[in-house]
Amino acid sequence: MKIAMIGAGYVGLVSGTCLADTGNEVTCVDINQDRIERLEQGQVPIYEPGLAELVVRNAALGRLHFTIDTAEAVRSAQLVFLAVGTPSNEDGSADLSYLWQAVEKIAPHLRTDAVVVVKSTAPVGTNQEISNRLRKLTGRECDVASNPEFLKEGAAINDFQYPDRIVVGVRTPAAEDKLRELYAPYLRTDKPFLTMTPESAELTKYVANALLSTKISFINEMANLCERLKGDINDVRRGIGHDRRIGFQFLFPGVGYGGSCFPKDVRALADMARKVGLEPRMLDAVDTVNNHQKFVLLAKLKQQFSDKLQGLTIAIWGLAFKPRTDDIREAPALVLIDQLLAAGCKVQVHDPEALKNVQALYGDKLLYATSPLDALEGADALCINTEWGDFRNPDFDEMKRRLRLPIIFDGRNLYEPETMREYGFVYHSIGRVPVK
Ligand SMILES: NC(=O)c1ccc[n+]([C@@H]2O[C@H](COP(=O)([O-])OP(=O)(O)OC[C@H]3O[C@@H](n4cnc5c(N)ncnc54)[C@H](O)[C@@H]3O)[C@@H](O)[C@H]2O)c1
Ligand SMILES: O=c1ccn([C@@H]2O[C@H](COP(=O)(O)OP(=O)(O)O[C@H]3O[C@H](CO)[C@@H](O)[C@H](O)[C@H]3O)[C@@H](O)[C@H]2O)c(=O)[nH]1
Repeated sequence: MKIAMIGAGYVGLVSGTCLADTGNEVTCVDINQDRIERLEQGQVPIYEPGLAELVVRNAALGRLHFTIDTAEAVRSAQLVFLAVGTPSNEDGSADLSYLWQAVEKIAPHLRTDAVVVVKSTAPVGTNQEISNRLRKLTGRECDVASNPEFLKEGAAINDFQYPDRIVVGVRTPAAEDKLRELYAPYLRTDKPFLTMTPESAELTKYVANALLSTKISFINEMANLCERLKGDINDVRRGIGHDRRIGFQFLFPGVGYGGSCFPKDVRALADMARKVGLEPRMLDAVDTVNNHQKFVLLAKLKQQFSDKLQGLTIAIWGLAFKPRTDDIREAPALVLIDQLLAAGCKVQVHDPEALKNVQALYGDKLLYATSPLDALEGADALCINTEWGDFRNPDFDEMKRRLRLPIIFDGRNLYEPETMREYGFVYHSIGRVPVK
């Protein structure tokens, strides 16, 4: 099938590339000229494992194209995907301005039989509003489907190629048939193709993210409780997870959820609820607990150093909001950095992939270390924010040599407290009794 993918970011580029990989002819469009020029040269502007190889392969086979020219991509497309950003407005509602701009741009070039497919996460009613706008702009009825995307950064290719389910909100059999055909190669292991109204599809995306965020805020609150009551959240997690009604997924405590999805989607769903007169008590609590959790390492640092942080040198491992990505949107590490700088600390950071993005934000305010050990040189403590594989089996003796004080604040529970005791570290983690 001929596909136009509007927006070549984390979702558009991954989706477009994977769809090309199953034999479709895909043109990715972006307003960011630099991004498109780099992609045309085979350079992938984001870090997502496995993506670069797939982009190069499909571009070489002539199935994957990049352009800033919307007309060129849309003119021949049977499916026009919208995968532009839908960030948060100040009040928590979704900012749909990129989506409206994209709709204006595609309208004059749409084939009469094209289906516009909304892949961006967008509030209930967006599909209808796009239909209304396209009717005005084209003077005819346009077929608009909603097809929310559930991929996770860091595992995006695998998630796209092996989805748990495909959700499509459609108004016509034609749209359903086209999407069913498109996704057939990904559903060969009996995973369901679920059709529903666009409104239900729009809601499904938000409800999924809200529930996953709820699990994280819940376990974080329980972890904080474990600390006070001298329990161990890891034992408790195992104790509940074996109950098949509960399970283990998305119940890892930490420094709060970040990224471009959970924080904004919880807030946008709460905004939708308020607009129809419902008080979203649960969603507000999930957001509040998460905002609080982003300060958890700072609170432990303050306690350790009796509130005297000024003049300390603090090392941070892990800046991306999760491992295997360079994405720092709403990353808990940024909250910690801001607080440490405000308190007068010197901050030395390392991340395997996100250093460039952090440097673009903080410039010379931080020291950027290209290896985990270099970040520790002369530091009074180490804070771990992201559970990169690189940090799981470090050389503890060498760490002790590099650190000025052997103190670790582990926001991801990477190490066993007993091991840390043996190495002689002061070790603080999440929801477990500290090693002093
Ligand atoms: N990142 C994820 O893991 C993820 C997963 C599922 C769903 N989503 C949703 O998908 C959407 C996109 O997210 P993302 O993370 O890929 O965003 P992103 O910021 O990485 O990418 C969006 C891209 O769209 C481009 N763009 C904006 N307006 C455009 C226009 N008029 N024409 C062409 N390009 C335009 C931007 O330049 C940018 O490159 C959001 O609604 C998000 O909530 C994201
Ligand atoms: O047990 C857990 C699991 C995750 N997290 C944190 O939660 C955030 C989000 O992680 P993850 O869900 O793995 O990454 P995303 O790429 O944000 O993916 C989420 O958001 C996407 C965008 O909507 C959806 O498509 C995905 O299904 C959904 O998992 C990160 O900060 C993680 O550190 C935890 O703290 N504990």
